[in-house]
Amino acid sequence: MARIAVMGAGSWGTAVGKVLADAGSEVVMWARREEAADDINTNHCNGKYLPGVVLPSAVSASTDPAQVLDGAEEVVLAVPSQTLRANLENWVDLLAPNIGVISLAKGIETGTLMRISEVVAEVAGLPEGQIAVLSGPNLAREVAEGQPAATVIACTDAARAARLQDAFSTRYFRPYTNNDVVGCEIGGATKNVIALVCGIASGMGLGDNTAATLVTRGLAESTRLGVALGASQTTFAGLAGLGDLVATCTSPLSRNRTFGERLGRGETLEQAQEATNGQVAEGVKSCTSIVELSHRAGVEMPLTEAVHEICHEGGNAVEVAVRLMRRSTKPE
Ligand SMILES: NC(=O)c1ccc[n+]([C@@H]2O[C@H](COP(=O)([O-])OP(=O)(O)OC[C@H]3O[C@@H](n4cnc5c(N)ncnc54)[C@H](O)[C@@H]3O)[C@@H](O)[C@H]2O)c1
Ligand SMILES: O=P(O)(O)OC[C@H](O)CO
Repeated sequence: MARIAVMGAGSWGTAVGKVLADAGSEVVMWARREEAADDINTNHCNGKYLPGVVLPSAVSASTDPAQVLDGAEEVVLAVPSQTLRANLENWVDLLAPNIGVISLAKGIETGTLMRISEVVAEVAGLPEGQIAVLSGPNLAREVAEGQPAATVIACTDAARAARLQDAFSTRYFRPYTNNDVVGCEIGGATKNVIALVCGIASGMGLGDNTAATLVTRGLAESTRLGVALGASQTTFAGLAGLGDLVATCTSPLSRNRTFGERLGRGETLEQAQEATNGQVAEGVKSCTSIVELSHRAGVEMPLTEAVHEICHEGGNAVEVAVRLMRRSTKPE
């Protein structure tokens, strides 16, 4: 039985811990709070993030990263994108030199504009073949309940991607492999921003034509950015692109969509933040880095610019929507 460390016991880290244990691994989770570790060890659940979900007995937890990483063959990084660098800096001396890393994060680091696998490579000094990313339409609650879902495991080392595919395969969780790490990470980060704009539109009372327009044009601008950064266009038609976009833009379980809805109903950023139960809506910060990345790549991303304006420049959603509709006409 392989021993896998999951660093982060939030909603997705916990759901992924359950998947890995159901697939046959021994899973040790790092939790920030003692109560979370106790809850997992004593009650086999994580009541704050996934109430009612029973975790397999092969899942345990600790707040001590040394204990969690001791003997681990793989380490899953399940902390928010903007805190990952600081967390990993604390853990880097505890990583075995040949350890494999799997990033679950869906964001772009602010300031550096790095994808999260690039942050991992820089901080841990690992070659890119040792770093994989997992991304797809995977709302944590549904996966934790055992509802059927698929995902993508991307790694430039195809043999490693195939090994991880086995490690993550269960009767309810079906991973596909891909070698397009850039496309999977860009798709995962941009869909959160498009989910915010879909939520804003819904909060403003707009209907399904608007939602479908935002999803489709959101996919177009995400693909433009990804391709400019070296990604394959086909990745954006797959699970880590369109698949995740649809799940996040339409589900009431999405933190990003829900956050946007509250903004669209007229709440402030602070009010919307308060309602997240301490969970991360990655698009709120990543929209800034994605806008900067798009400028650097010379790519237009009007919807992402709109979200940035509403979230961080005091933009009024109605005025921003009117301006978007008045953009010059163009071929599809
Ligand atoms: N929840 C989902 O459905 C889902 C699905 C796929 C991918 N993701 C991605 O996985 C990543 C982790 O998401 P999550 O849903 O588990 O987030 P979460 O907010 O539910 O949990 C984050 C975890 O990171 C820990 N953490 C460590 N350092 C932290 C810090 N400085 N600030 C805040 N939290 C800190 C928290 O204690 C918590 O255990 C995100 O990039 C997210 O986009 C989430
Ligand atoms: O809850 P969100 O908005 O962070 O989205 C969760 C997942 O990324 C969906 O795949």
